[in-house]
Formats: sequence, structure tokens, C-alpha cells
Amino acid sequence: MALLNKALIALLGILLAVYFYSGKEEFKPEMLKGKRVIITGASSGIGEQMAYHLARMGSHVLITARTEEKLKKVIEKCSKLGAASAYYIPGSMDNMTFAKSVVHEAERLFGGLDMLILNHVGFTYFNFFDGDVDHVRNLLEINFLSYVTMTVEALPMLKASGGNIVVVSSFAGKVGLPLTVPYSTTKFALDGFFSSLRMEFYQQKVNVSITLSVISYIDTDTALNIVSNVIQQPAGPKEDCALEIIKGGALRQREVYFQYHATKIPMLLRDWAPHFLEYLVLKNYNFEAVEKKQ
Ligand SMILES: NC(=O)C1=CN([C@@H]2O[C@H](COP(=O)(O)OP(=O)(O)OC[C@H]3O[C@@H](n4cnc5c(N)ncnc54)[C@H](OP(=O)(O)O)[C@@H]3O)[C@@H](O)[C@H]2O)C=CC1
Ligand SMILES: CC(C)CCC[C@@H](C)[C@H]1CC[C@H]2[C@@H]3C(=O)C=C4C[C@@H](O)CC[C@]4(C)[C@H]3CC[C@]12C
Repeated sequence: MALLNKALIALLGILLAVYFYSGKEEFKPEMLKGKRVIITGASSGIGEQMAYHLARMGSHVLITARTEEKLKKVIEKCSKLGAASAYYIPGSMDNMTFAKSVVHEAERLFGGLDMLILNHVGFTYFNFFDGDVDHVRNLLEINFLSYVTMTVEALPMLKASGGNIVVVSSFAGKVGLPLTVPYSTTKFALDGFFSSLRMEFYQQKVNVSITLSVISYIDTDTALNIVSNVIQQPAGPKEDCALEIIKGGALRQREVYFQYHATKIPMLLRDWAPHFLEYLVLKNYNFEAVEKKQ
């Protein structure tokens, strides 16, 4: 037993040493200078903040969402912040022809693409599953199929540039949570598609990185409006979240966990103590506030 303990401690030491001395590449804002980037869902929230960070770093940005007035304002600010160039294209991601056209627009404007940031999400309810199958289908089109469509369309340009695909997912895309049934479904689908595709890229030596971002509760207007009466936990800052996602993409990391304590740590429980995680999650919800809404 004593020998086994010693062996385990030695193994832990070796793992820690490898982890800390593996010469990880450091992020530098210059990595994004002159890069040609598409950011979806950039009229508000985390997407808007990603556009501003990239503008400060001197990237070419093409942003998209449905609301033209908001996109115009974001573009103006991007230009002031130092974007190499800044464009927008309005439209809805429940239309796959539009999803494709955004990629074609990047090709026309930039002549190529270095980073595809897939971030938009359709509106959903934060409540018990209401049995509305049409909503699940519609949300799958917006949150999942449009991501697949844009990826397929952008792949030739990304292969040519050795670029990055950055997928914004959620803690709710790794762990089943109450009140987000249709939303979680779409985020789990993203993990299935992009994690499998990444494996094929390794095997086929396709030099395009895929970064899945697993993020927790963030202080965007949409999230605060929908959940703040039900979830007491503090929301993380959208500016920092946006920067961490971009860094992960530029460093070609396979996954980004934002708010480590609320994403990566619970992941340890997910596989080894699922009942305990479920207990913790349920304890953090104020279900009385939900029932009042119905
Ligand atoms: N905030 C949070 O707590 C968390 C967020 N996330 C993820 O982060 C990402 C950003 O979320 P967040 O910033 O909070 O969301 P927001 O609601 O602030 O932004 C969503 C964006 O998507 C756009 N959008 C909505 N519907 C459509 C549509 N049909 N077609 C095209 N664009 C659309 C919106 O613009 P418009 O309405 O003009 O179309 C907006 O630009 C999402 O992928 C979300 O799942 C993950 C975990 C936690
Ligand atoms: C340990 C646990 C208590 C952690 C629970 C974390 C929960 C509360 C966090 C983790 C992920 C969060 C959701 C999310 O991913 C994105 C969106 C989309 C946005 O448009 C509206 C808000 C919504 C539904 C968030 C709601 C709050 C969620 C469920």
C-alpha cells in the first residue's frame, strides 16, 4: 500500500511537471493583427465584445446578426478602435442561404478567411420544457445547423490559411441543466459535431483548429433578463469572457473553459459523481421564481 501511494505521488509529480514546463505558447495581441475574421451574433453581448477586442488587435472584421442598426453602431466603434477594416451583413441564421452568403461575403471582401467565430444563438425560454417540438427544430437550425453550414462553406478558405474555427458553447452544452432543454440540446449537438470533426482533422492532417468554448453564466443583457431571478450566482464579465475565447482560438486550443470554477471543476464531478453535481445544480436554482412566471 505504502509503495502504491509513493508511486501515485511520483506520477502526480511527473504530470504536474509536464503540465507546467511544457512550453505552452503565450498569447500576444499581434497574433490577430491583419487576420480576417467573421464573428456571428456580434450585435450584442459576448459577440459584440469579441468584435471590439479584435478591432483593437487590428483584425479585419465581418460581423453579422439580424438587427442592422445595432450592427452599424458596432462597426463604427470597431473602426474607431483600430480595426484593419470593418463590415457588417444583416440576416437571420434560420436561413441557410444567408449563412452561406456571410462566408461568400468574407471571400469577396477579404479574399480569404483566418478565423470563423460562431457565436449567435436564437431566443429561447428559461423554463420547464413545454413540449414545443417546432421550437426545438427552429433552435437546432439557428444554433447548430447554421454553424455546420458556415463551417462547410468556410473550410476551403480556412484550409488555405491554416485558420481557426471558434465555437461558442456553454456549460449547458456539457452538462444537462434544468430549464434549458431546447438550448442544451443544440449545444450538445455542437460538441458532437465539432469534437468528431476535430478528430478527423488530426487524422487527415487538416491544419484547421477547432476551439469549443465552454462558458458559464455571463453578464449579457439577454442572460441577465432571462435568468437573474432564478440563478443567484454572480455572472462573469462579458469583456473578459470574449477575450478568453479569442485567445483560445488564436492559440489553437481544443477547448476554452471560462470561469474555471464554474465549468472545468464541475466537469470532474460530471463523470465521477454525477448525482452530487445534479444535487449542487438543483440547489443553485430558485424554482419558486420560475413557477411564478408560468
Ligand atoms: N450569456 C451567458 O450567460 C452565456 C452565453 N453563452 C453563449 O454565448 C454566446 C453569446 O451569448 P450572449 O452574448 O449572451 O447572447 P446575446 O443574446 O447577447 O447575443 C446573441 C446574438 O445572436 C444574434 N441572433 C439572435 N437570433 C439570431 C438569428 N436568428 N440569426 C442571427 N443572429 C441572431 C443577436 O442579434 P440579433 O437579435 O440582432 O439577431 C445577438 O447578436 C451564445 O452562443 C450563448 O449560447 C454560453 C454560456 C453562458
Ligand atoms: C453549478 C451550477 C449552479 C451552474 C449553473 C449555470 C447555469 C445557471 C448557466 C450556465 C449556462 C447558462 C445559459 C447559457 O449557456 C446561455 C444562455 C443563452 C442566453 O441567450 C440566455 C441565458 C442562457 C440560457 C444561460 C442561462 C444560465 C446558464 C444555464
